[in-house]
Amino acid sequence: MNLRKKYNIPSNSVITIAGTVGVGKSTLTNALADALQFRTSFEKVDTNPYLDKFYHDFSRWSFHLQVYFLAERFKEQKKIFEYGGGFIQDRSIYEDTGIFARMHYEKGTMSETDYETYTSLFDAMVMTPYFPHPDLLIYLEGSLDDILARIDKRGRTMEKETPVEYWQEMHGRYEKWIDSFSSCPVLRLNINDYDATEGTSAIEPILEKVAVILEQKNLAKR
Ligand SMILES: Nc1ncnc2c1ncn2[C@@H]1O[C@H](COP(=O)(O)OP(=O)(O)O)[C@@H](O)[C@H]1O
Ligand SMILES: Nc1ncnc2c1ncn2[C@H]1C[C@H](O)[C@@H](COP(=O)(O)O)O1
Repeated sequence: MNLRKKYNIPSNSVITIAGTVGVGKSTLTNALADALQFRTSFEKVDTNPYLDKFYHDFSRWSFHLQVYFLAERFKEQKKIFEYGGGFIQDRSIYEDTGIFARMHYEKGTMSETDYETYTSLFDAMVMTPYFPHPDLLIYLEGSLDDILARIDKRGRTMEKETPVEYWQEMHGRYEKWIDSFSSCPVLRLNINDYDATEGTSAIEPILEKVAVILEQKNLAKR
């Protein structure tokens, strides 16, 4: 059974998955893409030349890393645009600026000049025709303890060695950020309410909710 057709989800939809590090974005990205026969757009972690250095010295590398992520996400965005949609995207570009760059600036690990340079670059890049907003942002939320357990389970040394206070700060910022996010429709999911590792049938309730929101969005366009 083609689940995309069953739930009448348009084949050109772009769904982005947001949430703090380790919450389960990549896992859900794969599960949804499988179920809908969509392409995926992932963050490249293993080949990122700055990430490991960044975790060892935020102040030295935060600007480099943000510019790198911005360039990578822009290339992905362009690819999605050129394919005409039909993508599940692991993490939104909005989190780079709304969570990460801002947090490092406000915590003093990115200078004001670097932050201004980064935000002006970000603003210039998102105001292009390559930058349609996604049709839906799925926001994953869970308790800090559950998320720390997942970071631990995944086992990236650089993340495991990062003080818990960093993840706690990020967790709090995400909660505030999503409450004021308005660039596209949002579906909030609690990670205790589904298990994306349990196969397609386990995520059908998510597809139903996705379908309702996309349908409402399309009706509003008419
Ligand atoms: N539903 C789930 N139940 C248990 N563990 C999960 C679930 N979803 C993801 N995980 C695990 O949590 C860790 C982080 O998940 P991942 O999808 O890589 O998060 P993110 O992409 O948000 O950083 C991984 O070890 C993954 O296997
Ligand atoms: N914009 C970013 N700034 C700093 N760090 C970032 C940014 N985007 C992603 N990251 C880090 C966080 C994680 O260590 C890896 C991958 O993120 P994940 O949430 O596990 O997909 O990159």
